[in-house]
Amino acid sequence: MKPLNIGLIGYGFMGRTHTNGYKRVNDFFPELKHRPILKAVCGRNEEKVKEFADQWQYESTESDWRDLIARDDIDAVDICTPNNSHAEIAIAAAKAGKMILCEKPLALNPAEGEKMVEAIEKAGVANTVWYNYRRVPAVTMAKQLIDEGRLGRVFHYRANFLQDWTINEDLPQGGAALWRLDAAAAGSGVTGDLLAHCIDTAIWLNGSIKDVTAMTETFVKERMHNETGKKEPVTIDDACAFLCHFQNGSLGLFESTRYARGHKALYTFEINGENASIRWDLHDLHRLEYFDHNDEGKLRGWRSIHISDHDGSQPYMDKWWVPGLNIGYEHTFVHQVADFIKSIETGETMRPSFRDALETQRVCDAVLKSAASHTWKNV
Ligand SMILES: NC(=O)C1=CN([C@@H]2O[C@H](COP(=O)(O)OP(=O)(O)OC[C@H]3O[C@@H](n4cnc5c(N)ncnc54)[C@H](OP(=O)(O)O)[C@@H]3O)[C@@H](O)[C@H]2O)C=CC1
Ligand SMILES: O=C1CO[C@H](CO)[C@@H](O)[C@@H]1O
Repeated sequence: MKPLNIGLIGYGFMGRTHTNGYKRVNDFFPELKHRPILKAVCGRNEEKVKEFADQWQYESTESDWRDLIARDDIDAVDICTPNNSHAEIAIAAAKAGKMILCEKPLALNPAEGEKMVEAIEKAGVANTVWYNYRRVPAVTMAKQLIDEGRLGRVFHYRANFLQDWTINEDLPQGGAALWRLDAAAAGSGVTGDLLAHCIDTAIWLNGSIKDVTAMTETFVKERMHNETGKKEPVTIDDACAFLCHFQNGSLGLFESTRYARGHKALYTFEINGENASIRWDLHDLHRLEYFDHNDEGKLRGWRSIHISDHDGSQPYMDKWWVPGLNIGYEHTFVHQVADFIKSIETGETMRPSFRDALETQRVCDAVLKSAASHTWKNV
């Protein structure tokens, strides 16, 4: 076993999911020849970062990411900080020759994303962006069915990502945990935070997006800002919907909001082709619903396929328990770590790469520009 020394920057929600991935990957993917070593974790709050290091068994801590990147004993830098720090950290890490795993969205905007792609490609370092929903087994299987040509010509792609956690107008913006409500830290609201996932999956499953027309809304116009202590204008999009044309001629319909009362994290998509349709729902993540028009007439109907076989035909499942038993959200991160390590070992390009994530960033940018100008925008 060769060590793969990890330097984690940011120890919040994603810091935990990724660390869980590093800790479990070798137990479930024994064929890997590298073992992630939890070398160092970094955060600005020294006390909290030490607590995290103790709980999750990191060997050391840093309070400035520059010091972490400067260390010779770090092979891969994992960026789990708010969006406004991704570019600076990733570019510095690339210059230091580190492999980089960066959280989504890649950057605040395409201009930053382009500089990041240039830096990692110039340095020739292994890289990936954590669009983890690609690695839900049912979503990976959707990709396999599409690549096998089962859908035929695709007519429609629709996706939703719905939440309800910002409805309360007393919720402040900015600072720890609430940086998502501040465009300076997040870049945008639901477009970069949630629709970016839907766009990444859509491009992966259905190809590039050509043009978009969008609308956004900010329902609560002012919120107390945790940093200034005053009511400040809210600069993010609370909700966004857009229509698009894909390069393959199909039509897309996307919606995301944090104002859908009752929905905590409902990501769904449906694809309609001439021969078959597919749909998936994060809240029932093991099921892939599939309609095949080639089925015998009297039996034709939507099948609900429980992805859990161990014969190798259903992705990732043979790595886990016994046929029929479920895995969940956290396993998508274990899968991404496993695939990243495999890519280092085989030399194959890991997807999604920074370049893939830049394409998603460009779609997000066109969506926001279209909403602001009330016009169609090319991507
Ligand atoms: N793939 C997915 O499904 C998901 C992706 N994300 C993405 O992950 C990223 C992080 O989100 P999340 O984990 O929810 O955020 P959290 O707010 O939970 O955690 C952010 C962490 O970053 C640290 N941090 C902030 N600024 C710096 C800095 N300058 N230097 C070092 N550490 C810093 C904070 O610690 P401290 O304050 O001590 O510095 C904190 O530990 C975002 O880009 C987000 O979009 C988030 C959720 C799901
Ligand atoms: O997938 C996700 C679920 O929701 C989070 C916000 O609440 C997002 O940041 C994240 O990317």
